[in-house]
Amino acid sequence: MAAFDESPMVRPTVQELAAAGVEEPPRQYVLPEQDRHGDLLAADEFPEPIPLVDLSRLTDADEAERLRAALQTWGFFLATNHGIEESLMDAMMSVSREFFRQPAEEKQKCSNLADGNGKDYQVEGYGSDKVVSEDQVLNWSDRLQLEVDPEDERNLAKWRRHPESFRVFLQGCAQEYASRTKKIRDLVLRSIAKLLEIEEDYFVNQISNKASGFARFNYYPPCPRPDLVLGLMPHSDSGLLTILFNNDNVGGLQVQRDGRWYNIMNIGIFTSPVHRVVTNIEKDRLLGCVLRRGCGNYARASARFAG
Ligand SMILES: O=C(O)CCC(=O)C(=O)O
Ligand SMILES: [Fe+2]
Repeated sequence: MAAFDESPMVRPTVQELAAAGVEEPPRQYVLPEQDRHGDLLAADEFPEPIPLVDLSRLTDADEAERLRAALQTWGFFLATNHGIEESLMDAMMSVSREFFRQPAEEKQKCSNLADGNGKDYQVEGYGSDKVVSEDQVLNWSDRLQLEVDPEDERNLAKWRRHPESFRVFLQGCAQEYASRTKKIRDLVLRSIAKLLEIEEDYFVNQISNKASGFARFNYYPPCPRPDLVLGLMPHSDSGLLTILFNNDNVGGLQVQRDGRWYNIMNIGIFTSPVHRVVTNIEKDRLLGCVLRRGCGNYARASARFAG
């Protein structure tokens, strides 16, 4: 498998590594021992019931208090009555699965590396995180990310290269997703403003009408050594909030609190917590989420200023 260890810029996707049956992850994926803190897989079970918030009752003071408690302790909650039908979530997961099932050459048509050598990384498209240094430890996952908001800036050229089902889904349902997740964003922000006893629209009014929303699909192939790698390195999402959708019930997501890692289920709304994803020896895992920002797409904005 020496070929997999060559140039850090032109490397196979994680899905290709897994399909080739590597027995050991290439060195770029292996976390230094000190970052494994003993045992990556030894997270604690969640120490209390997962915070649940009924979005349809957020105007009630007791439900708003549950939101406050969830955000002050964990920085995330599981949303019930969120207004996004199961069928819409299922459709999103099945078309994204279809995307990842395509041959590598097809997926590469939507690469997030426009020039193919890693220099021109774009936030939209298929690939992995931007590689900024030779020592960067890589995630054991591949990603497809598309901007769904603002609507008039959707990159239709990129969508056109997707499989028919994905394109039809995105064209047909992207609007639905965009508007539902925007409603959730505004509802939560209004509720937080009320909890803080400031004007209800204080936060909502500061959101640009060019605020971006990204649909992200992370694919975590099975990994031969889940004790050595992470599906996603510890991070805190930028932006206002992230809405995660269900993923075939394969665990892996963990959230940190007071220096300890806790396993959590996969549906939820994240505002600020540090989280990571561990991998699994047997099963692959697919995760869909929508990331909502308060302002425009930085990359697009800087490209515009530059150009
Ligand atoms: O895969 C997951 O459960 C979390 C994904 C995530 O944290 C992200 O894409 O920022
Ligand atoms: Fe995240």
